[in-house]
Amino acid sequence: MTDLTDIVRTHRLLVALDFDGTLSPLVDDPMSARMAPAARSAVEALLAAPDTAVAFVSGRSLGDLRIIAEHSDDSPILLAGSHGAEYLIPGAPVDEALDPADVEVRDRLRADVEKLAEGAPGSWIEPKTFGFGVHLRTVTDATAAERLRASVDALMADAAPHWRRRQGHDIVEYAFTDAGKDAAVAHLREVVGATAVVFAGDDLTDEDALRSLGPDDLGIRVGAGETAASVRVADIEELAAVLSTVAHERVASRQ
Ligand SMILES: O=P(O)(O)OC[C@H]1O[C@H](O[C@H]2O[C@H](CO)[C@@H](O)[C@H](O)[C@H]2O)[C@H](O)[C@@H](O)[C@@H]1O
Repeated sequence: MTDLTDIVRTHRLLVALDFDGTLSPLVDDPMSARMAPAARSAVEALLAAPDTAVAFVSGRSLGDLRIIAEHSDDSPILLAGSHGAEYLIPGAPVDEALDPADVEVRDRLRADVEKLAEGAPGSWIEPKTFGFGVHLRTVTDATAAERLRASVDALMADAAPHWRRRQGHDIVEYAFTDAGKDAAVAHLREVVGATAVVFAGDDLTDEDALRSLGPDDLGIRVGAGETAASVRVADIEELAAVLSTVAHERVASRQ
């Protein structure tokens, strides 16, 4: 992978950023997540830099991502939701069509899992476009959390073995699409016509994108954990500092 100097000089840069844990601190109530002030400033600086596009690439459903990212209709930020299964590209129509048969299975399985979750107070089943997430962050009884995790796994292995299972921070997600953040980066790279990509993320699902980066790209891991990224930053604030530097140096390099 390349370094910051090459990223600053590249002709057309795509900065693709995971949202939860990368721009926004992890919080107990998922819908109250918002960008940290330093991350917000860094994103604004990138948007003001020449030939620089910004995308949020999230496991959130697109609708929820729009809310927590406070994404307005006139925003130039590209969005990839559901780990790359749905997109909002400014100026392009959004494809919202779902097969009614998939919706019926999704809703039935989620209702079954909601019943199982009654045995684990503090858990929450997040409805998602292509499935659901089992949140365990606020389950205080570790045995109940483990029991819920195992019972949902057993139900899904039996009822929908082809669904993709993903593990995140205090969440297990199940989806009937296989799309990953690697596909999201590939699609956004093409849409933007990027000559290089910076991708930053903090979680296991971000490693799909980080592993897919090429020699002219730069991967950044936020926080601990095994990673394919070439750069690691400690936290959101350190990431914001790196992104702000890229933005300011891209402005300076074109003057
Ligand atoms: O790809 P991301 O943007 O990082 O989204 C991953 C999941 O983020 C959300 O859950 C995580 O953040 C919550 C709010 O801070 C936190 O309560 C939870 O424990 C984390 O797992 C979101 O709710 C999921 O749908 C996303 O897939």
